[in-house]
Amino acid sequence: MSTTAADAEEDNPWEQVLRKLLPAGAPLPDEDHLDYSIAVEYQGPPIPYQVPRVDPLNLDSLSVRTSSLVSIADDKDLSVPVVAPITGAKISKFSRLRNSSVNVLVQDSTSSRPQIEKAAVNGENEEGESEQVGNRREGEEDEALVGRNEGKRVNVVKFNAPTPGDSETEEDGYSSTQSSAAADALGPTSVVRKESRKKRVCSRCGKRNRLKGREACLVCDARYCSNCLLKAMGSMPEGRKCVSCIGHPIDELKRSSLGKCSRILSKVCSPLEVRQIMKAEKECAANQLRPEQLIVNGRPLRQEELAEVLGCRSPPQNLKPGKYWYDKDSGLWGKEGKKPDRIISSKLNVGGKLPLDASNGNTKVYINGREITKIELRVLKLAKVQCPRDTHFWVYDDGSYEEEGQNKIKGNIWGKASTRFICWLFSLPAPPGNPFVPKEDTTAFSLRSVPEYLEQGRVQKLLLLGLEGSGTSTIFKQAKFLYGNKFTPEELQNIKVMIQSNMYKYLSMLLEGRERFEEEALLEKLTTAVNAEESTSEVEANQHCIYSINQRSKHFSDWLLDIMATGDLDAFFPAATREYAPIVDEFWKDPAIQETYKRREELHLPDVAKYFLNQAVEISSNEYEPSEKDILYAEGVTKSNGLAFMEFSFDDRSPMSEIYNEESECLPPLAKYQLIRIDSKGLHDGCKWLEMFEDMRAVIFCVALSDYDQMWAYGSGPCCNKMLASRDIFETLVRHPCFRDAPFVLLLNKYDAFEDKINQVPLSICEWFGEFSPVRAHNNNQTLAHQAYYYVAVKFKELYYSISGRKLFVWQTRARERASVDEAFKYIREVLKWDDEKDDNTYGITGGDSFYSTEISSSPYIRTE
Ligand SMILES: Nc1nc2c(ncn2[C@@H]2O[C@H](COP(=O)(O)OP(=O)(O)OP(=O)(O)O)[C@@H](O)[C@H]2O)c(=O)[nH]1
Ligand SMILES: [Ca+2]
Repeated sequence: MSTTAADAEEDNPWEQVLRKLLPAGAPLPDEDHLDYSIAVEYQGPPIPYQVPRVDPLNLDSLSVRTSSLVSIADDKDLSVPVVAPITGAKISKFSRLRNSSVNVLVQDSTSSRPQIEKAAVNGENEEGESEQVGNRREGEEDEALVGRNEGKRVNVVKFNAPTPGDSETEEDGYSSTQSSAAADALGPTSVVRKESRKKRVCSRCGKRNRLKGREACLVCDARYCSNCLLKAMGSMPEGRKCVSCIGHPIDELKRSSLGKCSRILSKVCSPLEVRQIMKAEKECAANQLRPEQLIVNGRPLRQEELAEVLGCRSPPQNLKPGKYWYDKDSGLWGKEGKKPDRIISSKLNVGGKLPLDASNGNTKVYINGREITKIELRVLKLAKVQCPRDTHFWVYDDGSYEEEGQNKIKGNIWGKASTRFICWLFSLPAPPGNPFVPKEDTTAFSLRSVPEYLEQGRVQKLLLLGLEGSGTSTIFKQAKFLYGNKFTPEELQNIKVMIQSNMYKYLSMLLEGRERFEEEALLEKLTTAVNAEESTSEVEANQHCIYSINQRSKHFSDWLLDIMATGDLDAFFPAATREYAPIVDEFWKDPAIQETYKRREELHLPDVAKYFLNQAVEISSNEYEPSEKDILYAEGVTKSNGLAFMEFSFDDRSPMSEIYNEESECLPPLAKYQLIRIDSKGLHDGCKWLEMFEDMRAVIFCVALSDYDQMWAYGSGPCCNKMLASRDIFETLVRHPCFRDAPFVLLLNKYDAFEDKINQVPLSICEWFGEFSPVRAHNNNQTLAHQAYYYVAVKFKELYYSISGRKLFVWQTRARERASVDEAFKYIREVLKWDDEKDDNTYGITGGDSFYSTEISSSPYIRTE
């Protein structure tokens, strides 16, 4: 494996990914047909990739109700029970819109009106609570609030655009370390608190207590304080419902909260009761999906069809009310008008006939009668399926396919790992056997008495990126040690070879540097000698300097440098490593080399070189097994392919988990994550291909704090301050439409190096931090580093806020320390929880009280430290 080759590669990441997946030396799938390779498509502007979007609507000219329609059209949540008595004028306005889902909605509000109306009336709030406030960005019509049209609830669309002087703005302004810290301690909850103030009023006793939580009724959203909760809800045979709401269907927006205990409930009930209530809440008949809430291929399901869907071997998980399409031959399943979303059991007799335009494709290529989407076509092409226009394929559930009418299986689209991988990248479903999506853990499954479809969370993808040297590799590796699978023997073997060849690379860099330094030093000596008019013999005696080595070493040096120059290192190493180990060791200890090492920055030699060269003999041995520290420090482990990913889950030990521990059947399923690290090289060139990371749950951006005085250049580009380079990439990401909805977490890494540096080099050396003026109360590094850290964090927060109007989450790390990375991921998980809740809150469902918010506010993680 050649790290140097990998380093030199400026390939499109696609090719790198494919290269990894294909056998060594195999041609890339599209090498001959680059015209349809994704690599090519992403290189030149304009981007042919269609980003799903809703046509812009003019909010001013449309009524509030229109906004709620738009949010449904945007596919945020099809479960929202909305009836919109739309005027003729508005219908024509809508039907003129290109977006088919909008048209669908118009049908919605006319054809299936009675049923939806029912849902809305059922969801009516007895208490007449009408306050629903969103905290969304101004002008983001697709994020507008959805409220109720019928009943006493009023549709309120309100944008909480922070105004100058708003506490949010103050919080983020840098005044002093303390106030920033305090502001950050409030964290996202401060927003939640503002919104839910009204909801702090107990629906029963009418008392208001800002500090105490409220539990909400799943049906009518009435909120009760801990004193009134049991009186209002009784024994909760169907979970958290007012006594008068028992038997009524739940508010669909709360479906994801079913069975998730809140802190207030666990306070007023014993663990055993809580368990029973949560079980009832999830399993009782009244809270289940009703068949007519699911429309499959244009037809509402019947009771027995729903049972078939939910009871099959691989049911669609986390099913919400809405319109879906289902291809019973291949098992593909998706939301109406969208690309396939998952593969479920095939051959289920549910819903109507699969319509040609089920997924709104426009490719003139058909699978089982459905015109496929652009993205599917791309995957087919990558899988080398010939698909000219007007091809009709017949695809079976095992992935084998044939052309319609030809009666001959042509191949299997899932046959290649690369296809499955590409599907995974594109968020297209791939069948089981996908190496990247772990199979259902059957033991965990059998423990659960809860219907699986209510429980299963989908994998949440976390994108980790940062400029070269910021530490993303280190963080990734730490995460793997902490939560991931062990390295396989093959992986370890590769890492071993990599470490060995890295060692030779470091050595050759030193040798090359030595030569240069020696020449320079001798030339200088010579110049001085000539100027001083010394005799020739004296000059000759001066043919030696601190960088000089003996003749034998010189031979080896020349030989090694020759090999490196031909780029043929892999041909010699590691086969030769053992043989040369003593020489490497001897070299490394040579004073000339040590002198050279002192000037390593000039040579761009990483400081880990020392760590590995110190162990030259051990590393060169056949028996060498890289330690975890070696792996952590090794360059290139997650690098050579441009993209690395791993899957993991956290054991969630939040405060409420105590009650779950009593009985394993109530254990909530572990949240599954995929951590995806992209090589920072992919971040240049305008980040065009980032579009393939469309559905990231969060973006984790990593910046090395200690970069503030470093210079940096990309390729042959101009040199600039490395912190500024990081900032620019960060900005590009924040502006990227793909990540518009993803929360950002900034990891300020290398805090240790930062602490060391901050007293030697002022932060203001970086022009962006020019106004940093530390309060010099105590003249020690720690406080200074602390203040500087907050200053940097606030600079990023301000930048982020100015672009997105949102709050940036910041955490500091010392990635070389495992515990620090563990803390960072705990923080990230809290941010995700908060983000989940925030969405709920925006739609006016759970408010700030139930479902986690209390934990968040007392969480040690939601702050900037
Ligand atoms: N002192 C210190 N060094 C760190 C820290 N995190 C990473 N490093 C080192 O910084 C160097 C660069 O880190 P990498 O993990 O390779 O970061 P990266 O450049 O983003 O990742 P690649 O692009 O794969 O190289 C490595 O030598 C790390 O060991 C940290 O918190 N403190
Ligand atoms: Ca690196």
